[in-house]
Amino acid sequence: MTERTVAYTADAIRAAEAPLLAAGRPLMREAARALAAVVADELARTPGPVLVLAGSGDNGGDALFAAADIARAGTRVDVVLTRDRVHREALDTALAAGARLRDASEICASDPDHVLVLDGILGIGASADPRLRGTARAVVEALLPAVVAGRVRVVAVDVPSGLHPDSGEADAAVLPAETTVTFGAVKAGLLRGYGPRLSGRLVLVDLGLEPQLRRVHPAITAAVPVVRRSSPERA
Ligand SMILES: NC(=O)C1=CN([C@@H]2O[C@H](COP(=O)(O)OP(=O)(O)OC[C@H]3O[C@@H](n4cnc5c(N)ncnc54)[C@H](O)[C@@H]3O)[C@@H](O)[C@H]2O)[C@@H](O)CC1
Ligand SMILES: [K+]
Repeated sequence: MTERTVAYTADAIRAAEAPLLAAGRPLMREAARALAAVVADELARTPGPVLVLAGSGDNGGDALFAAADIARAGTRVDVVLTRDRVHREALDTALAAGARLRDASEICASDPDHVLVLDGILGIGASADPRLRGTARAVVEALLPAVVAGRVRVVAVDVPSGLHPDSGEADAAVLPAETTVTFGAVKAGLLRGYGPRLSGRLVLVDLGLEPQLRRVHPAITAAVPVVRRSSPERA
């Protein structure tokens, strides 16, 4: 009998994160460390270069801090920024660790030689309309055939980019993930609408948020399995 997975809305999770952040918990570093460990497990099975898609917010920040760990482990890591803004410290950390900045137009022009894409374009900060636009959309549409053909696997950071974190609504420009590494609590959108189809295996990084969430926020549940990992920093 599959354990029922409990999920919450993005706002509830953000509210639960706030006091931890205010207390100075390095949540992003903890999230990124756990994310890099999941990617390392995936690469152990099929080694090869990793393509990191980074958006302009903290979702991109998670992906870029994880990219630094992945590059340090000796994997070739290419980074594509999908917006002109980016989490500066995370990008600098990734580049200092040996990750290489590539132009989105290069990725759109040729078939990727990567084995894995880390999708850090958009997470729970998606505006009301999470549909991807501009460069983010162009890069996702360029990668879709290789992903759908199974030549490239996707690890989604927190939620697949373009999927609504609460409702699970999505349009065609979303990279179906083999694994979604979600932080603090499962987002409702991973269990609703297109969520189950686009998110793949769910890995929940336990940041110690759930007791607080359970006390104050209504939850949704579904019989979708989830793998729980505590973040290495807290282990
Ligand atoms: N709050 C925290 O400290 C933590 C947050 N974490 C990460 O932070 C993420 C949330 O970060 P943010 O609040 O910065 O938001 P996001 O990084 O999810 O996205 C916000 C950025 O995306 C842009 N954007 C909005 N709608 C878009 C669209 N439709 N297409 C393309 N770009 C769009 C916005 O301009 C904004 O710059 C989470 O998903 C998670 O990955 C985790 O590290 C856990 C801890
Ligand atoms: K994402």
